[in-house]
Amino acid sequence: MSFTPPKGPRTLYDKVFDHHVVHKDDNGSYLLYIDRHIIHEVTTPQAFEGLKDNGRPVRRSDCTLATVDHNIPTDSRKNFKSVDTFIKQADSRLQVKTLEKNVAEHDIPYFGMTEIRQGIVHMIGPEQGFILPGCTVVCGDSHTSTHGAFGCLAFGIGTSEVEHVLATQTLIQTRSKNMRILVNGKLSPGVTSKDLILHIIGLIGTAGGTGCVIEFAGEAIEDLSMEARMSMCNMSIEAGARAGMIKPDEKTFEYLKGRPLVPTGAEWEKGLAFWKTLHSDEGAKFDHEIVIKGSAIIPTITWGTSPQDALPITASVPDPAKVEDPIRRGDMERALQYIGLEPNTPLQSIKIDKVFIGSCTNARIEDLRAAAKVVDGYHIADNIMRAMVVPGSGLVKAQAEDEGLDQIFLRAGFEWREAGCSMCLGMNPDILQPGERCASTSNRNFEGRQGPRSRTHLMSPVMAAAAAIAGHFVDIREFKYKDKTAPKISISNEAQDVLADAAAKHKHIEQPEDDLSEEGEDMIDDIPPSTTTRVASGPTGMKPFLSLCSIAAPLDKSNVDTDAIIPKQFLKTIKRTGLKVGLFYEWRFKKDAQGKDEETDFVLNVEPWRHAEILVVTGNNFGCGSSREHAPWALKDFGIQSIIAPSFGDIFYNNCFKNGLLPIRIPQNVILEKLTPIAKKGGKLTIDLPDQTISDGEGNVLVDHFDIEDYRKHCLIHGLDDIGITLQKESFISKYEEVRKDKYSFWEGGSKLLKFPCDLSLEKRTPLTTYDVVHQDW
Ligand SMILES: CC(C)[C@H](C(=O)O)[C@@H](O)C(=O)O
Ligand code: SF4
Repeated sequence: MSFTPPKGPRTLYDKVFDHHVVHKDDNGSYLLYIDRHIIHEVTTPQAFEGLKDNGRPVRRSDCTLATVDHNIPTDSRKNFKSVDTFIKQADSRLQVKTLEKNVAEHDIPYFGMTEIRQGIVHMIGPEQGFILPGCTVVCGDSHTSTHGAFGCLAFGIGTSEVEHVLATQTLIQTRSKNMRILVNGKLSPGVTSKDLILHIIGLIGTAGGTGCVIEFAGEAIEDLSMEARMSMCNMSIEAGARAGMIKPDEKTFEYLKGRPLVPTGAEWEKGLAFWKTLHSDEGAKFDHEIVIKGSAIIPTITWGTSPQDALPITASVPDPAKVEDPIRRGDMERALQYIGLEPNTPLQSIKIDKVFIGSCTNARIEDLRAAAKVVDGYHIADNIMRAMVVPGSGLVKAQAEDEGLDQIFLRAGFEWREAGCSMCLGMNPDILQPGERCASTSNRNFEGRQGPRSRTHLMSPVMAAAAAIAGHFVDIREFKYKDKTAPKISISNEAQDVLADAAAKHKHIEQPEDDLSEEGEDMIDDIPPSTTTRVASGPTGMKPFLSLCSIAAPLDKSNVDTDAIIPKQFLKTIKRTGLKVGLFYEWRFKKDAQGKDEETDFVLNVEPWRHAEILVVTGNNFGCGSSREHAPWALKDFGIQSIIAPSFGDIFYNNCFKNGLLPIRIPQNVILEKLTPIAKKGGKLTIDLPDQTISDGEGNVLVDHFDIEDYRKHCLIHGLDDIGITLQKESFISKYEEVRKDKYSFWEGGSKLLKFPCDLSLEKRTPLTTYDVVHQDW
């Protein structure tokens, strides 16, 4: 291996990263080995198609584990006969069947709909012990960050990268920055990991962790159970981070012991000795550090359409009129209009229509136990039209049923459903009706997330359960439990201003700079001279990108999430094309009297911008949220070739390059002063990639340098395919695999050790026994 880890104190992230370096390129990019790849039906069809088209096999099906979760109905499976008859929506059915065909063809272990082990993709790995400390874990899904709870480097990838991992078991990566969030002291009773993570996101903003891997540390984090740690790391993606991590400790090891895929005997001992080295060293350097007092946190919920719109339950809906920053004020006004709330309304007075307890954030056994304690002995309020509990996996469901939790929920008027993603994003029939307001334990409250014009408020399972009983949001600390074993809580702290303050100022951590250019030499010695003519086609069919002169469409929004770029209903395709119609669907179309789509006056519907190939976005964090590569596919299908914005969601940024799209980061003031005025007038901009400049239509330079990593520039200019490049490094990959067999032998036993069919009575119980509290004091 051509890589020696740097000397001196290192962070947890640095250590895990360094253990996986297969090769370091002179341009500063790394080839990382991937230990665990979990896959689902939505983001894989195009990846398998790519493998087939190029005649490439799956390199390590033993490092891969598949499940179905997003599309499947959550109706009872008692009468399940086949996917054909059970899944009524044709496009959902096709995606599931395509996955089934692909896993069979490539011999990948798969938890299908008849399996008790089936569940949300981020539930099944930990349950089986597939996720081991220090592993690299990827999935075509943004909440892969969940697995950072085990001290793993775990992150979401796009479909092109899924294909890359299937073919090579590696990924090309650049180093992220290190951020530490220290939560000192204890959390107060009634405050859960969900409140903590919402609080953090409210504080640093959804772009706060951009370019960083966040390590959560401190007493309050150490006190959390493994399940609560998973909820924290799960939502580090909502804080904009590449990944979240927590150092493995005794709780981690306890949780792992005895799970089906966890090594035993000498391998366990060897693994344990190694896992104990996985922590940030004394003196390790963090690029950003945030310190939070655990006891100051109050149960927290969201009021708006971004996870950063979080406030203590004791607060009122914020008033945009009191906000100085005009961009932030505009965002807040839009959010309030969408969510249908008046400024200054006390959060606890807001009535709701529906309740959803589920998702990869909060549908584990502890979540269900805590929520069941709340509803035990009560019935949902009269104004609640529907309350559902959707366990995260078949095993959680079985465990809950063994404990009688299903009966408690059913008596209280909840529906008890089968495992899946369900109303978290509503790719299956579980959606809200337009205008309905939902208390949800999920992770995203974006516009249209739970159905067109749906209104989502994020909160902990106990808060959602209490809201179901009261019919409006309540402070769980004041809730009168009927269950005798329920926690006794007194309100020990008063509402704090800190979140309200952050919400108004839209604080976030300054954008980390790209550090690639500082490292190593520039590998690019053969860049063709600047030209305004684009070459027809590159070696792999991806168009080389040299320069682009086009009308630029202005978009005056921040935190444009990938759900807004392409809503869920368009994710059911198994192709990369045909997505133009779905681009910004909720903004570009409204229904006419006959229920047909009618164009709105959204900028891309208006002349001359409907021909724009450049998008100029004034707000931060474009493309945040889900990892769906359908977002760049849809932009490309529409004709957009480049997006200029102050900052981007990490996964989206990455996905653009895989599709020949050029995302350019430019400081907000430059965009506002130099680019937007031209875009608004319908003028043209010229982007010159080799020179890294932007000019106006007359050739006057407006931006004399924009940053882009050398490697990415090289690939774009030459239209190069990453997989082809990586496969040329085959000898490095095989060499790493040889070393891995010995040095990291405890990671070797992968998904192929699973028993099929599973022994229900055994499997049903092993994984779910350890912790039964949300956090220690609860
Ligand atoms: C479908 C998938 C790409 C997506 C994600 O990446 O997060 C989904 O899980 C979501 O929550 O929006
Ligand atoms: S965030 Fe929701 S849709 Fe995405 S994986 Fe988790 S449960 Fe499924």
